Amino acid sequence: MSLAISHLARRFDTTQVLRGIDLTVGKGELIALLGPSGSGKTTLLRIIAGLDWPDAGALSFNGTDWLVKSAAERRIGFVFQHYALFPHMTVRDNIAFGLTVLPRADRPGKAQIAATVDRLLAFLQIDGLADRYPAELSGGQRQRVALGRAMAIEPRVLLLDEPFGALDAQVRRDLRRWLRGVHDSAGTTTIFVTHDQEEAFELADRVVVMNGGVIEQTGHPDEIYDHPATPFVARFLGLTVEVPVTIRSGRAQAAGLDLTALPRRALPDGPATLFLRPADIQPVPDPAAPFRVTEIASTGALLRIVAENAAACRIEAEMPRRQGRDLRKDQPVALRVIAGQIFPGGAAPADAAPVEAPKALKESRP
Ligand SMILES: Nc1ncnc2c1ncn2[C@@H]1O[C@H](COP(=O)(O)OP(=O)(O)OP(=O)(O)O)[C@@H](O)[C@H]1O
Repeated sequence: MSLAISHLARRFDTTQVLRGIDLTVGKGELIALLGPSGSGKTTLLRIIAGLDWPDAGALSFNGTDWLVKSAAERRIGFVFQHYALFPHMTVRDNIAFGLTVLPRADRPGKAQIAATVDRLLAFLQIDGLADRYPAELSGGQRQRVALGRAMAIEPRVLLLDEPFGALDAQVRRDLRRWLRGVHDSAGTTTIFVTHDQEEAFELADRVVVMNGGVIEQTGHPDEIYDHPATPFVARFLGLTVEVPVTIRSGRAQAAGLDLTALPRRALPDGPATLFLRPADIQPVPDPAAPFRVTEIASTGALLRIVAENAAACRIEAEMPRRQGRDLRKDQPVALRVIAGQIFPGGAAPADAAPVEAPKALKESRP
């Protein structure tokens, strides 16, 4: 274990921004903090960095209390979305900066600093930029330099706050892969803040989903994607279709829906809500089915279909356009559900208790 956070709370005036955060981050792990704006991600990162302090709770690194240590003593590397590189310094000098300001006793000699910077420039594949000034760099190149600067001091923990947030989509994707490679080679413990799901899922060993100052779920990206633990996580991860169902002997039932592909759940008989991704619903033409296609629209690659029944239950499905060739407006369709998540209760309140995945399912996960 390397970083341990327990019961961390932080309030600004009347706003409780963190409400009891518990999290451990292992050595060499890459963790993504994912959540909507205002969920407390940056506040948590600033507390870990020593730029802010909690009102309650504990933070330790390898058993040492970090709340009594200054930011410098913690030896953290920090990269922000808009990282202000020193404009009057070359890339080489920017990367060297953290080493040149270390207390005299810890400061390496000039030759050693130069060697460290050369090594980092090569490692980060930016050696061609060494003598340029920040104004002569693209946004993506600046963030590579910013990471180099954060890594020069050999940080115990690297903190990245939406480092690619200001860059365009293609550059973001390239940098994401580059960062994963850098992380794997360097083995630095890294915590990465993003509100971009794709970024979190592609990069992280573990994703921590935050909402309103609490952690809703922590887990491997696939586990979170396939088994969101709360209605909030389900909606946040695109399970936007909510259908009332009835549970009988662990099976969900709803008129006009084929739910046989869903595993049996350890839920009491009664009303529940099924959360679905539009891509996990297949409309199948069926003259006897209670649903009818009311809207059909193509986005080029995809076909979006809305189906409604007499009770005004409206379900949106999405599929590759070629798969939906047989579908027409006003056509009766049965809806086959491939995957979904069920939460007890009819109204699916945002704070409903998480449903335990069946034991066998959990154990079969990697
Ligand atoms: N210094 C401060 N004083 C008062 N309120 C603050 C302060 N810092 C943060 N907040 C409030 O705390 C809440 C959480 O902010 P935080 O920046 O941690 O969220 P976030 O999840 O990182 O959001 P974003 O994705 O928009 O950066 C917000 O409502 C914000 O307005």
